[in-house]
Amino acid sequence: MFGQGFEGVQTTGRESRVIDFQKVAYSYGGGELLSEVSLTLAPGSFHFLTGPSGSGKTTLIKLCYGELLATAGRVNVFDADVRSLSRDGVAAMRRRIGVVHQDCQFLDHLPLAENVALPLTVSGREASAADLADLLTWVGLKPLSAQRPPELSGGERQRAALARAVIMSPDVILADEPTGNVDWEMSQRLMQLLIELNRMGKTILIATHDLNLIRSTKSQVPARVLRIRNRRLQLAGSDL
Ligand SMILES: Nc1ncnc2c1ncn2[C@@H]1O[C@H](COP(=O)(O)OP(=O)(O)OP(=O)(O)O)[C@@H](O)[C@H]1O
Repeated sequence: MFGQGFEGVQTTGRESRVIDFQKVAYSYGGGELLSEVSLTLAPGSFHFLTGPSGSGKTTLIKLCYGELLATAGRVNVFDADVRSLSRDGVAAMRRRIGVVHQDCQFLDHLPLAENVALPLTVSGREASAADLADLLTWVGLKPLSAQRPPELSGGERQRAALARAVIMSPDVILADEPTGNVDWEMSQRLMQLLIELNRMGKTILIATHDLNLIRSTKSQVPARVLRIRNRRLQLAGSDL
């Protein structure tokens, strides 16, 4: 599937923890938004992140790939302290992490296929036409390869964002509300793609408000549910 370039999962085995937070705090300048957050994502694990709107889910995801730096505590990614990484080190770390952003932004003047290939293009590599075609087929967007992003539906944009996040064959996928603004059927379809990626060995963290989606996914994959409540991160129990 996806040819050599995409299938070459380089994960698991090298590190025992792909992301590790130790007593992490974050503040945007006012009071602390996140406090004493400890979190370990083992290779190949599947986690949901939930919590009320404004509780800090996006913020926590940004801390996972060094977009934000903890104001206290330590964030290790692939066994390296994010704070100690050089610029090249940060770039290398980010190549191993695919992010599906909440707002799914694209370059509207470029066709869908070029948008999906963009992470490769900006890193000076060229997408193999066969790999790109396989990836677009996998997300069900091959017939729309030449469309511009404004011509796509919400669900198509979400799937394109997922394809773009995985084109570098990352070890970890961080998805921030990847099923926001799509109906139940499309949410299920997107979730199947994420489950498939997890079965290929990828580590998955998904921020979502959708408890029904969490329940239906947990029946298919051993997912753990983390919840932000009162600035702290907890493991959610059977109360979901
Ligand atoms: N750059 C910023 N500067 C200052 N405050 C910010 C910034 N980004 C986010 N915030 C604030 O931090 C809080 C947490 O935001 P965040 O986006 O992490 O929450 P969330 O749980 O992802 O919310 P939602 O579920 O609504 O997407 C919010 O009150 C938000 O307004």
